[in-house]
Amino acid sequence: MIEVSGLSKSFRIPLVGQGRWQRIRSYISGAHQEKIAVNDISFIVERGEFVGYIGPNGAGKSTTIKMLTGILHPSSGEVLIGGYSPHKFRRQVVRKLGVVFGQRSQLWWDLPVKDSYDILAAMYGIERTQKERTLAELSELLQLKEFIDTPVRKLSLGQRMRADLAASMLHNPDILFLDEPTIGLDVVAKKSIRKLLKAMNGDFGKTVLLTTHDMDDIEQLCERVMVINHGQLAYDGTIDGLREKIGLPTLMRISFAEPIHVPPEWSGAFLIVGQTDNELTVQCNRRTIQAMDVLRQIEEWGTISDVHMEEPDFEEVIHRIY
Ligand SMILES: Nc1ncnc2c1ncn2[C@@H]1O[C@H](COP(=O)(O)OP(=O)(O)OP(=O)(O)O)[C@@H](O)[C@H]1O
Repeated sequence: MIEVSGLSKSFRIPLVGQGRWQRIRSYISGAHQEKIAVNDISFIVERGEFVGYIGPNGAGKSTTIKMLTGILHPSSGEVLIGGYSPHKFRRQVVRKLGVVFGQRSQLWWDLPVKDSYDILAAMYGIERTQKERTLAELSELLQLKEFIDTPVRKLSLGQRMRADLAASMLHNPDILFLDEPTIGLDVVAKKSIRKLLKAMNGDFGKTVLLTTHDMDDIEQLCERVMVINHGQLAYDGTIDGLREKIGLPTLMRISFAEPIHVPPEWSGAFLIVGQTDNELTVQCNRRTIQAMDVLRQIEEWGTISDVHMEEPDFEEVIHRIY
């Protein structure tokens, strides 16, 4: 569905000197430096996947997305969307793509929402009956009715995001590129948008590539995460795999039915970080020992009545990989 091989992009940035004469001299000499924004990235996203594409500011996310959508031409490497190069077959590729930028609306600010849909439908050459049918479906999913006649500038941020999601789906694309779709939303609106995104992927079968700085978005939505840093792919795999790779400890709080007896000299593949008569708190690294093996050992010290596990905070995991 999305195939990226050896993708790179560098920008030529003019070297501008200090002071008026230096600036004029730089301008005349045409001195440049090269900025490598994306450096030899390869990945494949299969149909129906929900993939997070994350990285710190300036890592190269937007530059990648711009190459995937055909806005930017790669310096080297290749992109294929459903078998087509977005640069050479822009028209065919645009039909397969829906794009949402959380920071920027694709709707017309002063027009009622439905007028924006009319314009977009005309731009995509969608027939009236088809448009009405799709809008009815989207209206139900995204609860558009309450604001469809309202000018976009009067919508709340959550409503605007729902309106933008509908706009990106109007031409029934196979793939959605979502750039910060929950930015600035309150917890309730975030929850609702995440639910909608899940439905778009799960019920409507859309392949989703999500760029976000919100790690809860990633944890709650993505089976797979790709991490880009300094233009290079630093990780591509599951969230659990990423946790394991970084190797932060898991905390296990174990309660016992009666007072426990821990051998005083005990040392092993996990660390005891807290102990009361009926409770033990241990820290283990899932790279070196499985939770079941920890429990098997602890069972010898008393009858376990409850176990509470705390995985390492995902924000912290990401912080480490950045
Ligand atoms: N048109 C351009 N000309 C010169 N440099 C650019 C251009 N676009 C991006 N860059 C540089 O390329 C690098 C990657 O930028 P990009 O916008 O892709 O990062 P990003 O991961 O999307 O960051 P953010 O999370 O802040 O949006 C940055 O150093 C940026 O300054």
